[in-house]
Amino acid sequence: MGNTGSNHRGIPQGKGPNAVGCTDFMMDHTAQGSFFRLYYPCQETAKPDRPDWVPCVAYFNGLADFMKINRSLSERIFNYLFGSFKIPASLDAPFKSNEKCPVVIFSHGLGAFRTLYSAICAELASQGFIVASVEHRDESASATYYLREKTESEKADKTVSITSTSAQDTLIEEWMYYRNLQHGENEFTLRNKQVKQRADECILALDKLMEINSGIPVQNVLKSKFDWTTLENSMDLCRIAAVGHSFGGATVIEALCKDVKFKCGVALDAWMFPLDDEIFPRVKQPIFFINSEKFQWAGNISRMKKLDSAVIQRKMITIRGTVHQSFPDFTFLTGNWIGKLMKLKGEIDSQIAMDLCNQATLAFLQRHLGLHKNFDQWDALIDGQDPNLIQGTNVTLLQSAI
Ligand SMILES: CCN(CC)CCN(C[C@]12C[C@](c3ccc(C(F)(F)F)cc3)(C1)C2)C(=O)Cn1c(SCc2ccc(F)cc2)nc(=O)c2c1C=CC2
Repeated sequence: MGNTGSNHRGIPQGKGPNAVGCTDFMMDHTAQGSFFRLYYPCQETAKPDRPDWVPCVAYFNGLADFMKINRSLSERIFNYLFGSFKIPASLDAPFKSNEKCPVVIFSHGLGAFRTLYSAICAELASQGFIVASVEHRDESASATYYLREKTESEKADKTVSITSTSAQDTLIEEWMYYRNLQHGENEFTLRNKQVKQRADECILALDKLMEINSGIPVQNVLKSKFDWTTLENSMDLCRIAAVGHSFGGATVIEALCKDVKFKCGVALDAWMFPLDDEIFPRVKQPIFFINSEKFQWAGNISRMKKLDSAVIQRKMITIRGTVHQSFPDFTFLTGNWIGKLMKLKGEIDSQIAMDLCNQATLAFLQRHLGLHKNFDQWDALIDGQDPNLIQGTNVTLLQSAI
């Protein structure tokens, strides 16, 4: 039965053996600092405190700008449609794992932000991964913010809207919204600059996790009850992967090229446009392309094929009946007919598509991170061996594009 009602049951729980916790981390008071949502295996809690899926209304405003629809109208629609959804994770729950956890850095798509892929991130955490879902400050997110210290004049001026909690009354939320292409601006120049910044932000998030893992005391300017010292020695730093959707898929490839600490990458419906051709021969790690049936086109697929290699494992599958939005959480949050109308759902059941995506991803990560779990039970999916999968692509490649 599709999720017709607006209920917290919308986004599916992880299917793995671990309960899932989540907490937010913001490194400092600048737009250059790392900002991510962490999903991790946690202690079972009787009454989990589920955080809101969209943390505050400013994100809905950003989404409206991104989709070029009126803010006040959309604020009511989004709040009505999505306002009550909860994330399938327990906010700030105590970390618990009886073995070192492999690490995934997740990169969101154009116009998205860090909370919108919780079905994927919570599944990975339930299977024993520590996942940092980065919020990019390259102006590709619908909205993001950083907390900056008030200037002397702002301190003096009592009327400036201060953040709610008194503890932060010297701080101001500085919001950054999606940057539209300016008239006459070259799109490749913008997107190539952004994908490089996005890769650096993934690498910075990984560096912060490594500091936290080593026990170095790390500042989190977001006050929460989560005790970051419990993550000391929790991570298996030989087992690190990058995963991303669309623009985030291009970010995965750029990050693998820049930092060999990423042992492999999974690109979900990657948008290859922002990438320089010259980086393709420089990427040495295995890459798994998991594509939707409707989003891809010959030019985009032919750029993925430039990464084909006889010596490095590069795999591609396509999930039948899926659309671009089959990967973010929206695919679970409306009834069938609204979902199909808004292209948030494809023909295939959203849960079946998400299970195939997650299982294929887990099998690929086990193979290339050398995990000792049972994810190899899904190895056949990596080669598209399933009625709902196509090996490679459904897109017919133009002779010239091959
Ligand atoms: C407006 C015209 N134009 C903007 C440049 C295209 C807008 N667009 C199609 C959209 C996103 C859409 C969307 C969202 C959310 C609802 C909602 F109603 F559910 F909220 C509905 C409808 C509107 C489907 C895309 O950009 C597709 N896309 C995406 S969508 C990532 C995303 C964004 C917001 C989310 F909430 C969830 C996921 N990530 C990429 O990296 C790339 C592309 C294209 C190339 C690279």
